[in-house]
Amino acid sequence: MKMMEMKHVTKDYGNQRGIFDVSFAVKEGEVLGFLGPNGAGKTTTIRHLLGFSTPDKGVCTISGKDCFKEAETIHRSLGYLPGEIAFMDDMTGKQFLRFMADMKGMKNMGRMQELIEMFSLDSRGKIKKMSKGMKQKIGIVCAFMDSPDLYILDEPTSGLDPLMQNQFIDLIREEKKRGATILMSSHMFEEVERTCDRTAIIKEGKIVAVEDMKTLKKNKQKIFHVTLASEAEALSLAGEIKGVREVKETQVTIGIKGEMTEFIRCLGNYRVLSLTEQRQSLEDLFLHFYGGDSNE
Ligand SMILES: Nc1ncnc2c1ncn2[C@@H]1O[C@H](COP(=O)(O)OP(=O)(O)OP(=O)(O)O)[C@@H](O)[C@H]1O
Repeated sequence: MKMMEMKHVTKDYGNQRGIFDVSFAVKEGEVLGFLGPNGAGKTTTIRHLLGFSTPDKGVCTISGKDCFKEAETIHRSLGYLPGEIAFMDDMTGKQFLRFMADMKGMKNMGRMQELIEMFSLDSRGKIKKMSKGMKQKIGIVCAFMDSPDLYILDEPTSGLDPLMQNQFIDLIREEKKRGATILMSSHMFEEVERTCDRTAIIKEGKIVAVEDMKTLKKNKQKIFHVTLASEAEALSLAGEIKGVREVKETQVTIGIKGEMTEFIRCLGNYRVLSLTEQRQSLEDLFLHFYGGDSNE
């Protein structure tokens, strides 16, 4: 069953800004990653699903209800984490969470406490004195504390350090196991890769792909930098192996799609000083996915 759906949604802000003919759905129990570079239209899309904005054309529904007309009803059973969180700055974190719990009509604060511990959140201080990361943690606790079945999360890990990012990924996996349906925007492939079943990719306001995570992973090229003990060995390795992108002194850069067995076997014949994988930007992924090459 489709829990969230957008059909041919256009919101044109002029000058090619906005979203255009956007269609995708999130199925029940699915985690859908919504990937795109800055300014691609992720937040605009999410704002339409929340009914904060009406489309020029098209339809948005959540659980079969119109996102704009029935926004209030939808919001009651939705965990929402905004990209930029507006808090009541003068409250302490604790007061704010209490206030939100009251608004949600929550009786049991057990899960709130668990989440506070999970993210090592010190909620005693005033919100206006908190760092971006701390505010983000409050936003997370707030969105998850009443265990809704539906989540819309706009760049949930922005401002979190790597340890907390991992903690968040665990939380998403936990919620998925419980059967929750999640739409999560991101501009980092790695976090989507670790949590999502499918990914919708948005570029310049248009959906350019909706893919199974498995297909995306298969098409993703891994880029490695190998440093060898001598320039002669670097040249020799480069002559022997497929997918070489660059040889620079003792370092060889290689792009590999799929299995790495042959590459590893080949390395065994050389004196390898270091082997590092390059983190890929979303742009790299786009290019590989459509058969191009980011180095060209
Ligand atoms: N209310 C608005 N009026 C005019 N232009 C807007 C409005 N809201 C968004 N835009 C423009 O629409 C485009 C898409 O913005 P959006 O915030 O949806 O991108 P995003 O993918 O969420 O990016 P980011 O990762 O930076 O948050 C941008 O060019 C933005 O400037």
